[in-house]
Amino acid sequence: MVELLSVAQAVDLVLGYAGHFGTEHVPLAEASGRILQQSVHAERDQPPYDRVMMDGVAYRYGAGAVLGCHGVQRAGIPARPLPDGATCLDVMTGAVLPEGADTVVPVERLIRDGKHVHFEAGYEPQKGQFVHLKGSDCEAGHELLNPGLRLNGPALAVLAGNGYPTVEVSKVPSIGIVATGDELVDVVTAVQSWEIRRSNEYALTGALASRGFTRLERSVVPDDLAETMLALEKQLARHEVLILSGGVSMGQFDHVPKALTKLGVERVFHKVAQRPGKPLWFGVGPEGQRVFGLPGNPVSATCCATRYVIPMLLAGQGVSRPETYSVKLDADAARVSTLTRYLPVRVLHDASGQAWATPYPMPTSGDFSFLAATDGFVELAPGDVAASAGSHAVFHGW
Ligand SMILES: Nc1nc2c(c(=O)[nH]1)N[C@H]1C(S)=C(S)[C@@H](COP(=O)(O)OP(=O)(O)OC[C@H]3O[C@@H](n4cnc5c(N)ncnc54)[C@H](O)[C@@H]3O)O[C@H]1N2
Ligand code: MOO
Repeated sequence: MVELLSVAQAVDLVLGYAGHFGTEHVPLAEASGRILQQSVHAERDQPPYDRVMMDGVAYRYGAGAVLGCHGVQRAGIPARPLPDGATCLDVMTGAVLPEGADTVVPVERLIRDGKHVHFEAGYEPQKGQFVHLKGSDCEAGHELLNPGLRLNGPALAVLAGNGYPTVEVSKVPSIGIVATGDELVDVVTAVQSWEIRRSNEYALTGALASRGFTRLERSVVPDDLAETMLALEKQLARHEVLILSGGVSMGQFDHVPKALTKLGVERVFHKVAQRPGKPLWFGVGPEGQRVFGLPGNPVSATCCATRYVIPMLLAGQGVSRPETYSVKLDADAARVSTLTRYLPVRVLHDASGQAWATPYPMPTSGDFSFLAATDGFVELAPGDVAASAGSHAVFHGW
């Protein structure tokens, strides 16, 4: 018997074909969720000037307990000098610290008497208080963001705050999702007792779109070799990545591997030592298209998308942070002696921050009605001894 490829071997093969989807420049307002592909540097010192942090007065520390106050330093104007004969200026939060001043006293601590102010009884300012010093947040030229980051609100703020109106990000690949199976009907069509509704393409759409892969086209092919070939030829011409579901096991109408091979898609592997998802097929098209033949059973398709398709797409975009993390099992979990097991779990964090995974075993890979109660799966290496409660496992989120 030919030994099956291990999960690690199969993942390595898939990632070896990840390549790079290229980059493009997009306006900042459209960059949310995209993957940064440039270094971002501080345009200037931050803050760019000694900045007043409280509404109040600015004065030179030690100038006395009663201060002459003859003017205002508002935000948005250059630094004013302390006027002759005056020892302080009214200042507003965000203003430049007036020339000659080094300390700010908030308005709540001041008692005003005409053009003079004094501090409330017992108040002792610290020298330099409430002044946000130039360059104390970061220095001009400092690298603030690195390639591979998914742009979130704080990252967009850094880009805006440092004068980047457009940003170089990874291109989003064009992805074709192809369902096969004569028993399948659309979500809007009346369904017969011998038919089932197609759902895998929506499981895939959810997983992809939530990670920013929104250039998706869904299509369907019947269980017929000639029609499968026609449809797949068209899809190969239109997309950089194809994700098929169904038609990859041993049935008489499982035409997908044959059709792909005939179309010049080179098989990289077929079948992996895993449950669910053993019949997984992966190949590379004549133009470098990455083609996944996911097993049709819904839990298999979802697990294989999570373990192979998403990591390949993220690698192809140059994403730097892994999505997986370590959890502790909160119950014993049986292994499969010769296969890696993907066990659906729900993850909760306890008060100490520890992530605990509660197993939700699905009786078969066709049982997906309760999969939405889970957050992802833990991966259990092949073996005969159960993984015990309290032991660590790697978690992959849906
Ligand atoms: N003799 C063997 N039979 C099977 C084997 C095997 O090794 N030897 N492997 C089994 C395993 S494991 C799986 S998983 C399935 C995979 O089969 P296919 O990829 O060929 O998928 P289909 O037969 O087309 O469908 C399987 C199952 O999934 C349902 N399905 C398919 N597409 C969708 C969709 N888009 N949405 C919802 N459900 C879908 C389909 O109706 C079937 O019930 O093969 C085993 N057989
Ligand atoms: O592994 Mo299939 O992928 O279980 O039903």
